[in-house]
Amino acid sequence: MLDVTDLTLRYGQSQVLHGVNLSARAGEVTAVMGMNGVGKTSLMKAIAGRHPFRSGRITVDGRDLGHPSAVEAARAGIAYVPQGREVFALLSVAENLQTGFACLDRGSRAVPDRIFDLFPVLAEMRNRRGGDLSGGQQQQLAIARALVTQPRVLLLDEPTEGIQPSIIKDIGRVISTLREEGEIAIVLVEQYFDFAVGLADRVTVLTGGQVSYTAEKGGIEREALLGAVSL
Ligand SMILES: Nc1ncnc2c1ncn2[C@@H]1O[C@H](COP(=O)(O)OP(=O)(O)OP(=O)(O)O)[C@@H](O)[C@H]1O
Repeated sequence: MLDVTDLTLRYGQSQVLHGVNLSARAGEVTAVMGMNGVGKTSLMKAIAGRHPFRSGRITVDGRDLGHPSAVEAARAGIAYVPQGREVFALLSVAENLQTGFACLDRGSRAVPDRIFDLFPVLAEMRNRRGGDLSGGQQQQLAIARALVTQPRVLLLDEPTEGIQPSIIKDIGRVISTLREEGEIAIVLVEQYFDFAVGLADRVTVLTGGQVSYTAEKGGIEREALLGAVSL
């Protein structure tokens, strides 16, 4: 599904990613872990067309995306739920969801009922302004908005950050449901260790902008992973 090969990225003279490889498969959760500032968000932004990368390759189902813009990445099936959520505070919940239509053909512009099955709270709050929602509700809205784009690949950047435990559980259930449905490849950037390990089928750890550890389900050793994530 998603394959990132030898990706490098710079901010001016400062190189932040040094030849990063990452693979994500449909029906699996790929966790990307590592300390603050190791380049996790930069990697997500590069994949989502939010920041240009210097060299490397991004493919979805074998198709090379080149250096995609955000719209091109979205049309290729990549949805990005950014750290901090970026919900439109003055738009209603329904309108926030409709912003996901931008990358869809006119005929497919609808919010599927399934979105409200996954996030019942959004049905109740459909007419409320995004800015009136709690942080956890905004996080659910941001994930729902990403799903409206009918993605093949869902990039979640620290979805538990600053969220209360009951909503973290809800978000975990939604990720599990999406995984079981088997259609979407989920990339989960996460510093909440137990949450990430509980969901992950594969783990990639970044240290200083390089992949320092990878493992797949069955081979994910908690102690080794804890050690890798702490570097
Ligand atoms: N727009 C930018 N301009 C310059 N440097 C940046 C920019 N964005 C991030 N950086 C730097 O790039 C490095 C990687 O940042 P990035 O946000 O990708 O890391 P991260 O692993 O996601 O960290 P965190 O967990 O804190 O979000 C950091 O040193 C950061 O200060």
